[in-house]
Amino acid sequence: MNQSKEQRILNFVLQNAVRGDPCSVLDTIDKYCSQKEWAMNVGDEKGLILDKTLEEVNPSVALELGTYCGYSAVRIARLLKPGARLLTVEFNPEFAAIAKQMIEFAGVQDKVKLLEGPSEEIIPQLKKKYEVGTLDFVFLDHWKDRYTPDTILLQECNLLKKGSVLLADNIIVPGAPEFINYIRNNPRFQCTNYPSHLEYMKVVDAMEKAVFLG
Ligand SMILES: Cc1ncnc2c1ncn2[C@@H]1O[C@H](/C=C/CNC(=O)c2cc(-c3ccc(F)cc3)cc(O)c2O)C[C@H]1O
Ligand SMILES: [Mg+2]
Repeated sequence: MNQSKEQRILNFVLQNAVRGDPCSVLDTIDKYCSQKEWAMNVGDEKGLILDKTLEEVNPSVALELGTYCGYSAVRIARLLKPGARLLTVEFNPEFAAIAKQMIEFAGVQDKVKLLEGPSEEIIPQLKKKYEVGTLDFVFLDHWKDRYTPDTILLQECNLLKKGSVLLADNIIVPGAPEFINYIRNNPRFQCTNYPSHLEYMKVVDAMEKAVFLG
């Protein structure tokens, strides 16, 4: 059976990146996806916005919705302080298997817990099953129509505290208009827009940061 694009990306990393070196894994994925096959990783340009936000927040507990191949999980984990951890959620078993290998090759597996399943099922389990108190940082990069319901669910599950930071990818392309309408009109969030470009393309995109005010 012929390979999936995601399997080809992983194989290219296994053959060309340096084991245990997260930066080389990120550079190798970016090289493959800009030169050979486009893929929906946050990429190097928006990745810098993710990096800067992480350095500001310096989270102890981070959540990612939509692991895909693990590019942003590696990107986030490489910046976490000792003892800090990332929980990343992915419901496609093939993508989860790819991401698990990507995370292990990068050597960040001790900081990352990959939770297989739909976010609407996982989020209500975070406190009891995964011993989460509150979340310092949440990266939203899964199906765009899930950004709003999951942001509401995070609040209902008391997973956000004053100062918790949400960062959402793809505000322009594919777009998350319902989320933008929700979050910018919600007095409990302070929003900032970060113009950028779609990964590996000259197409305009943006990220949105939303700080929970408690
Ligand atoms: C609800 C839920 N729970 C757990 N995992 C979930 C989930 N919804 C999606 N996922 C998982 O996240 C991943 C999905 C991400 C969705 N991201 C996208 O659809 C996406 C699409 C584009 C894009 C832009 C221009 C184009 F022309 C074409 C595509 C760019 C991006 O950066 C994206 O994140 C994989 C999926 O299995
Ligand atoms: Mg994205």
